[in-house]
Amino acid sequence: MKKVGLLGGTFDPPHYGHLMIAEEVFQALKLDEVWFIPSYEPPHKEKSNTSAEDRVSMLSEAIADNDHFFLNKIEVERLGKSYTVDTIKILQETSPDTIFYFIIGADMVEYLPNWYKINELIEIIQFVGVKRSNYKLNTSYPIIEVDIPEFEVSSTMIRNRLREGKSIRYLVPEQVYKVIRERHLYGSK
Ligand SMILES: Nc1ncnc2c1ncn2[C@@H]1O[C@H](COP(=O)(O)OP(=O)(O)OP(=O)(O)O)[C@@H](O)[C@H]1O
Ligand SMILES: O=C(O)c1ccc[n+]([C@@H]2O[C@H](COP(=O)([O-])O)[C@@H](O)[C@H]2O)c1
Repeated sequence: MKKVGLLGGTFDPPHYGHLMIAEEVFQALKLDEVWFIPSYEPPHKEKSNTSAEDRVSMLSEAIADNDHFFLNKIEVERLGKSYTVDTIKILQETSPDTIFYFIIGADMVEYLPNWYKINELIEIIQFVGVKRSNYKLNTSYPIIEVDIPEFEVSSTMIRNRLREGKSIRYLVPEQVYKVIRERHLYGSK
């Protein structure tokens, strides 16, 4: 069986926190690949102001230099709210020879009780939780915990820094910053 980690997210924009947790879980669980799944519309927050097309372009640049990272566009092609339970069912149907692991940060671990059809979801997918500043990994759900170096970066922080004219160098890959500049995203000049 092939072992594949899934990192779902809004990626608005993608940053080194995303890449680092994917690589750490890849190594710790001896995965074959990690698939990055940008959501079309996040289930639990306001729809992003950044188009799915722009988020996909940034993500594709972010993972380009890693031969075991792949982009999966299942959610942006499905449109509507991107519920994980729907995504997992389709992936399992289309890749029956693969075991999936869904990677989430501690903020999403805390939020798990509120996920759509969580009782069904928890039966069909193995969650992998990683720590994140200000959130707890404690949960009664059966998650695998992977220890990572804590890195306090978020897409919100990147958007705020750009708005304030602060540098985001070393927080996002240079290629992601290039797309941000070229497309004037987040108010960048
Ligand atoms: N620095 C980080 N450390 C650990 N997990 C992270 C980190 N950044 C993101 N994640 C996890 O990656 C997944 C996708 O995150 P997402 O694309 O929403 O980024 P975000 O930085 O949390 O965005 P925002 O600030 O807009 O909410 C989530 O499971 C989230 O918990
Ligand atoms: O299915 C749900 O109800 C659900 C609720 C919260 C988060 N998720 C998924 O968890 C991933 C991280 O979410 P986010 O919004 O932090 O980018 C992303 O793939 C979301 O679709 C899914």
